[in-house]
Amino acid sequence: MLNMKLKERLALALSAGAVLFTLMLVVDLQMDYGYTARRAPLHGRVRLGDDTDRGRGAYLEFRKRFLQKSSSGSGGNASREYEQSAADTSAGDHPVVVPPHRDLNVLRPDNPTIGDMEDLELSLNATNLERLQLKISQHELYAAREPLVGAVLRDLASLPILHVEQKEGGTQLKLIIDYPNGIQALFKPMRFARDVQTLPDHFYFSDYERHNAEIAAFHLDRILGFRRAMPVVGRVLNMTTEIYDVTEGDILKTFFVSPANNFCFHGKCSYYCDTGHAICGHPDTLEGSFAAFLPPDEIAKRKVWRHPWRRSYHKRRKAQWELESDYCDTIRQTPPYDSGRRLLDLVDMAIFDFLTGNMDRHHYETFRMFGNETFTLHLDQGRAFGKAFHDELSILAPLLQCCLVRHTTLRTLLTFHNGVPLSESLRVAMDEDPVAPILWEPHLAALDRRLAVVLDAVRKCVDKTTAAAAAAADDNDV
Ligand SMILES: Nc1ncnc2c1ncn2[C@@H]1O[C@H](COP(=O)(O)OP(=O)(O)OP(=O)(O)O)[C@@H](O)[C@H]1O
Ligand SMILES: [Mn+2]
Repeated sequence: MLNMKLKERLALALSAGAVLFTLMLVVDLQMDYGYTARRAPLHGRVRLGDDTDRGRGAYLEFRKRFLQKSSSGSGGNASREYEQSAADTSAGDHPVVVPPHRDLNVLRPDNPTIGDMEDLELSLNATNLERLQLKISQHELYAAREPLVGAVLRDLASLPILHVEQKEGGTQLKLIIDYPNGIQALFKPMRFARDVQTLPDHFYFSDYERHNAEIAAFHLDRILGFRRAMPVVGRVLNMTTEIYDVTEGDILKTFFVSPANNFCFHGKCSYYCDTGHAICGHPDTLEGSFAAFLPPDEIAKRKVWRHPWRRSYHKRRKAQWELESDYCDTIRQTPPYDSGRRLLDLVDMAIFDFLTGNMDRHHYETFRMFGNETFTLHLDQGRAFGKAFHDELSILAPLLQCCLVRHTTLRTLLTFHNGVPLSESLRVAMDEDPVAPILWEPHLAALDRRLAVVLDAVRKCVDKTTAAAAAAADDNDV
């Protein structure tokens, strides 16, 4: 009898503790909003549902926008099922905001580098890129104030280009650039001016890649504190001396002079490598992005993972996560998403991609040597920054369906929301790039708008769990 009472009391105390912790976070979120008095209140700007719906808004709005296109024709049943459970899905018994003491990215009992793991020593004349590669660690590509990042960017932007070849296997044209001493970069060419947006009838998988998206995404990843994207810099090339003269093979046969007297080439690949989609200089200068190469396979093999929230890449089909409302429950039970940092990393990636509008996240990669408890690389942002006036809420599906986010990520987002805006911070970060300005202004403005959407989604999730926990506590009291 006494035992039972003790147990009950303990359970009550525990659940009260959980409620208190969540409440503190809510207060945290709301206090932070309070600072933005000079701005419109958040739910005035971003409507994800009305105030009375106690947190189902994020799901409902998500569902509303998301299912718009599927309400007719195929998938009717699945949509209805999704709709039904979107309404009753509860955030479950896990915290929405994962505190630092439960976040393996923050705890980092150990953070060995590739150099440590492979017992590699640098030669005295090692390049900046080699140094940076060996310093890649289990939990990030580079440290917060790593001076080698700037050094590598300068190298890629200024060292002579010795050799160029087309990268095999990619869907769109990419060149591998060789500099002295084995330094390499992945080059994506400029095709359009900064203000040219994704063609309205193009899917995310048929969209052109944009070199400036790679540059902007690197800086954004860096200022958000993720540090999961390799350094990327812009540079203007002389197509004759820095491409044509230093390459060989089939690609040479694709060079020509256009009717406007510009020097052009198209290379060989499966998308847009033909005369009608050639890459042309002005008349023979060409701008592009140069991404620092990842360490070679011999040093650090990568594992390629299918992204659980991958899109269908078919013009009429939907992906599983678009049809199953409890999709996240399934993922939460599936290794490596059932423990550790991986699911939190995918939520970070979803936030990152939502901010840039990148819908093209079909796979992601990690370094094998670090096992599962390591960061996910942010590779390939070529299709980001395509639509400045459209916010693609479905990119946030991992956050919206799992109601989960790192406290550190949330704190960073709040800092931008309440302080120097993300657009301004990114503009300043990109100002030093040789081909600045990197982004068309409407894309920068979109970042601040989308940041508010992310915060509102988190707030809705927190509200919902708080309401659920309070209801549970009430039940216990009776
Ligand atoms: N900085 C880098 N250094 C070395 N390899 C890289 C780098 N960035 C990307 N890669 C490799 O090149 C591959 C192709 O890059 P990317 O995804 O940009 O091209 P893609 O043509 O869009 O390919 P896909 O069509 O498969 O998405 C990546 O999967 C990755 O393994
Ligand atoms: Mn790609």
